Amino acid sequence: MGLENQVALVTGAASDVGYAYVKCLLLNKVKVLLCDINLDGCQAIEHQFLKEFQNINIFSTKCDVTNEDEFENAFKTCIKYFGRLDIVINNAGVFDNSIERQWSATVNINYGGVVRGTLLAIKYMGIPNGGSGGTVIQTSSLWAFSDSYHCSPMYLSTKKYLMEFTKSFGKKNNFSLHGVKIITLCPEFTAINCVRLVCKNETLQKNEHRVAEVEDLKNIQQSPKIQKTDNIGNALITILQHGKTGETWIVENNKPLRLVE
Ligand SMILES: NC(=O)C1=CN([C@@H]2O[C@H](COP(=O)(O)OP(=O)(O)OC[C@H]3O[C@@H](n4cnc5c(N)ncnc54)[C@H](O)[C@@H]3O)[C@@H](O)[C@H]2O)C=CC1
Ligand SMILES: CCCCC/C=C\C=C\C(=O)C/C=C\C/C=C\CCCC(=O)O
Repeated sequence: MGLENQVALVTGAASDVGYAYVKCLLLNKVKVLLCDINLDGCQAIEHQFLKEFQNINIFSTKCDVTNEDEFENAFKTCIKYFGRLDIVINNAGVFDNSIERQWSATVNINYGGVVRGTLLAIKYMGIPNGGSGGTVIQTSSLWAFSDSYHCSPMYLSTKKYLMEFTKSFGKKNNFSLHGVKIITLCPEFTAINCVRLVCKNETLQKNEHRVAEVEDLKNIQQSPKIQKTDNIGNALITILQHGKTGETWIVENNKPLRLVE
């Protein structure tokens, strides 16, 4: 299925994974609205891609996924600017540094942002509401399947919740009501600033016996075999073309993209 001339809204677009999503969407001739609390970051990406690629359609707006009005305004901006909306990528996320201080923010961004983005997608793309249907992709994590990393219980649990939300809310009977597919993508670790974030993790620092987890993560980060963000971007395109509502997909280094049965 071609994606040409479809329109996508990407949250957390100023991020490493967001950058790869935007790039792969543009290369497939999708028009893209970049949304992030970091508007400067989005605009820098926008300017870079406008120099790098010809005949692309790209625009940026500030959007905090915890702010209902701001998030809804991003949807309105998208439809006003591009005339339609077909794809919503819920990608904004945080890796909590301190459970005591940050747990509610982590839930509000990683899980709440996905729920808000999904409901808004149905409101603006749903067939009964005058839309043409569409697809929502949630970014979870391979960690959602793991019991072995405990350095960030909030990160892990929000990624699990959003996957369960999608499996349940994305069921075919719900899809038949509005025509919006909802699919989860679970990426393996990718080579970026993860280690910096993980090493600053206060929960880990207070637990000497968990230092091994940091060392383990440093080793993953330094491995030449680590997944490139483009791998995640290419997985996104395949899922948009072939994924079905309610599905969960895993993307790992050097392995074919796989559907969780
Ligand atoms: N980096 C990795 O290895 C993996 C990342 N992921 C997921 O991919 C997504 C993107 O991750 P990265 O690119 O690595 O992260 P990153 O830390 O580079 O970027 C996160 C982005 O989210 C934005 N953001 C934070 N709070 C926001 C809010 N309230 N509203 C809107 N935007 C907000 C930030 O400004 C930033 O641009 C996250 O959901 C993460 O959990 C999943 C698996 C592996
Ligand atoms: C918004 C936060 C950005 C970065 C957060 C930092 C790291 C995030 C990493 C992941 O989500 C990791 C994904 C997969 C981990 C790889 C393997 C897990 C399985 C191995 C095991 O069971 O131990």
